[in-house]
Amino acid sequence: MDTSHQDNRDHTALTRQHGGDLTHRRNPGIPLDISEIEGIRVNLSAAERRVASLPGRRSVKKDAQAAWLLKAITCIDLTTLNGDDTAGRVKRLCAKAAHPLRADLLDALGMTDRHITTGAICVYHRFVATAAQALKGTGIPVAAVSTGFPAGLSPHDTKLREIEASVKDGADEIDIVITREHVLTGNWQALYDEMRDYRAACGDAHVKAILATGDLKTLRNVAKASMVCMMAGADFIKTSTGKEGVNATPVVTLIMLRAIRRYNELTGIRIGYKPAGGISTAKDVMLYQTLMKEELGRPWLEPDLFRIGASSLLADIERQLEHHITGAYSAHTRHPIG
Ligand SMILES: O=C[C@H](O)COP(=O)(O)O
Repeated sequence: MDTSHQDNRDHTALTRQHGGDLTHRRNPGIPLDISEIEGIRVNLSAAERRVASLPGRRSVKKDAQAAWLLKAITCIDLTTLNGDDTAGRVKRLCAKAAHPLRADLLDALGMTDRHITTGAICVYHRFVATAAQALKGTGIPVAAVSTGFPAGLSPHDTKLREIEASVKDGADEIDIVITREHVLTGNWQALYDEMRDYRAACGDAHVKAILATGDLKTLRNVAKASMVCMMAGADFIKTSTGKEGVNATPVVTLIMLRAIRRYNELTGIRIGYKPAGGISTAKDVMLYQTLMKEELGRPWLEPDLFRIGASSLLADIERQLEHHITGAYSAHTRHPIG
């Protein structure tokens, strides 16, 4: 065990705050700055080296690890985005979001009195009203994927109407997919205009821009698309729909976090980050938490600036916490949801 002094301080801080409340912070956006976009460069081998060095730089064990994993739970956008989704499945997921850990595990961790919930529920538009009803009184936001998810190729007006309908049904957050063609053809003005329209259609709901990084061909495109979406008013930038061939990766994360840092330098505005797709183990999520902390700092470990889009991560976190408490792993079948 090599729990450092720093990690013990993290333990206290990381268990301090829970919940997915985004009400206090919006990104108004700024005018599109093409010279800033065209000046973006990415050094792939330096990015790969930086990511490869991370596991050796920070090792979080035992109580500190349990605290990081509890914090990770509060940042999960607990997701179901399948063709066979039903209202029943969404309601079960909402119940899990409100009580993500078994009572005996919470007791053993001394967390019974804490209001630990996931950061949000993420569903298709069809299930927004069901989720909003099921989550009433819990304070857990409903996120909807509402712009012709996952391809984002519906007519522009249809996408705007879908966003409005989701907000009307009770969505607090809208995860929009960008038109990848705008990035692949370098049409930054079109991407900016699209994103501004989405943001306007969201009204008071927060907007997460899904870049579908696995479709964007180069990391430079990822960096440029990140910056354009932030300039246009995205409150979060998100890697993936979960449906691309390659979804969230640590290297893509590094590039997007550096774009967030740059936007913060330019404007003073903090933008959130959401890796999504294929994040299914506690070990994965701690690497992302480490990247957030090292690249952006402590405030970016909270659910108002960090969300993890995941359908099965919670089950592994629960297993790891059970192992932390009992010293034994339970079967996956004991953690059927999340
Ligand atoms: O946005 C969330 C993703 O669709 C979830 O992906 P996953 O099923 O690989 O965890």
